[in-house]
Amino acid sequence: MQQETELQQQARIRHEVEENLVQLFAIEDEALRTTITAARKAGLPAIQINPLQGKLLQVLAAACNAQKILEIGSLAGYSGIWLARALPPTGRLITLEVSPAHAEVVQRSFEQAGVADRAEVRVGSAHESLPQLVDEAPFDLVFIDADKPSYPHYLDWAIRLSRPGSIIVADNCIRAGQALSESALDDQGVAGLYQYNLQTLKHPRLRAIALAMDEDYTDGLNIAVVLPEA
Ligand SMILES: C[S@@+](CC[C@H](N)C(=O)[O-])C[C@H]1O[C@@H](n2cnc3c(N)ncnc32)[C@H](O)[C@@H]1O
Repeated sequence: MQQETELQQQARIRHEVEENLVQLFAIEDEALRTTITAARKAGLPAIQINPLQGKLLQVLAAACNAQKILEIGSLAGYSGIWLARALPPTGRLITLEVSPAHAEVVQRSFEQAGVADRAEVRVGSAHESLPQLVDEAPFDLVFIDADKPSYPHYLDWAIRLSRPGSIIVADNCIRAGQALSESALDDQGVAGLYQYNLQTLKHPRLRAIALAMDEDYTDGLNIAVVLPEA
């Protein structure tokens, strides 16, 4: 048998740790697994969050006593199910999705997961949907996971639709380090993510951190708490 290299050993250990963490803290039930299968069957890309990120969203929802959650970018409803399950029966999740085909899958996912009573998908570009949410604000938790160039714009709206103590989370804010420096700004997506990270650091009403959360430590979430006005 061939000897494992040091790099292979490190990768194997990371993989085993991730598996153990998921098994202990974030095990997927039938509804979550079915959502992923349904997404593949419908031809949607496999770009949903991972189970540990889903569980972290639930912990953050508990930390801010979330009654109302806003998500930008639904895909097939996988993260939406994690979020909706963090709400009390009277709670509300609104998730914004530009693709009508994706939104159909989301609606079915919410129904089969038993969260359709509290989770609603709104079809249309978030650029148009966000201004229509002013009367439904404040949201206790906002999760941003849509088109990357628009992240800075979505952050402005997230703050506007929040209250002191709300938590704003955005996915893909590391991108193998590219979203943490000026090294790849010719890519509009990376530029949007870098700008987003900077805005969360500079904004006087935010306290933020980015955490690598995937197995190979190359991508993860920006988590920002909305502070009271000075
Ligand atoms: C990364 S996927 C979301 C994954 C999902 N949050 C999950 O983890 O299960 C991004 C989604 O954002 C949607 N999207 C892209 N641009 C959008 C826009 N301007 N408004 C609303 N949704 C958009 C895409 O159609 C896609 O379904």
